[in-house]
Amino acid sequence: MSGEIAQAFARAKARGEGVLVAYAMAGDPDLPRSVDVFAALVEGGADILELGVAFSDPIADGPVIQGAAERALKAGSTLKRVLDEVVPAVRQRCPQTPLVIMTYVNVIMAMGEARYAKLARERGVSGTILPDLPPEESAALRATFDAEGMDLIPLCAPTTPPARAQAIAKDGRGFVYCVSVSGVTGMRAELPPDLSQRLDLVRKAASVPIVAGFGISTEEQARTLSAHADGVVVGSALVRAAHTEGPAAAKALCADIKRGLRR
Ligand SMILES: O=P(O)(O)OC[C@@H](O)[C@@H](O)c1c[nH]c2ccccc12
Repeated sequence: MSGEIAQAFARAKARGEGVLVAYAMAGDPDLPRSVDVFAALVEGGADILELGVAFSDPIADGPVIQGAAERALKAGSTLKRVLDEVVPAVRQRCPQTPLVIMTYVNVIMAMGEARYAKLARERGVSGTILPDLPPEESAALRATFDAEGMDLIPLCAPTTPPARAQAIAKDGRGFVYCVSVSGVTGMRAELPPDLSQRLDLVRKAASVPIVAGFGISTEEQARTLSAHADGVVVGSALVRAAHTEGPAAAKALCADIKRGLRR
C-alpha cells in the first residue's frame, strides 16, 4: 500500500472530518493552468486529489467531464505529460496531499502497466482508479501495482451484487470508491434512497476507508453521506465551477462541501 492515502484518512478522522476527494481533469484548460486548479482545490480543503487523464472514449464520463477531456486533449495532455509536468508541479505546491490518477485501462496499457506504476510512483502518485477495468484483469494488475506500492482503488456500483461488493471491499487498496448512481458522472439533485444502506454494507466489510462518488455537489449531500462513508468524491461540480468561473470558485465550492463533512 502507498501509505499516503491511509494517512490522509487518518488525519481527517483525527480532526473529526470526512475526507474530500476532489476531481479535476489534468490539462484543462491547459497543463499549467490545471495545476492552479488542483492547488485551489487543496486550498479549499480537498484532502485527496483525483487527477483525470483524458481518454478519447470515456464511457463513464458525463457531459461536464467529457468537455474537460476534450479541452485537455486539445491542449496536448497525455498520460506521460501529466506524469512529467502536472504531477510534479502539484506535488510541489501541495506536498501533503495524496494524488490519485483516474483514467481508463487503455491509457495505462499503452504505456505498459509496470512502467506506468513505476513512473507514477516515482513522480509521487499514490493510487489509480480505472472504472473500465474488467474484474478478471484486476487481480493481475493489482499485483503489478502492489509490487510498486501503487494502490489500485476498486469501485463498486449500484449494480454490483452485495456479496461481490463486500468481497471487493475486503480486498481493497487505498479506499473503496462506491458509485452512488448508475450511469455517468454529473451533478444530481437526488441520490438513490437505498444508497446509505449500500454504503453501510460495504463499509462493514471494508479493510480500507470507503467514499461515495457520482452526483455529489452540495454541502447538504456531503453531510448526509458522511454518516455512511469516510468521505465523498466531487468531480463535475468542481470542473464546471473552475471552467465557468475560475479556480477561486472551485476552491469556494470545496470549502462548502468540506463544511458538510465536519461532524
Ligand atoms: O462528476 P461527479 O458526478 O462528481 O463524479 C465524480 C467523478 O467525476 C470522478 O471520480 C470521475 C470522473 N470520471 C469518472 C469515471 C468513472 C468513475 C469516476 C469518475
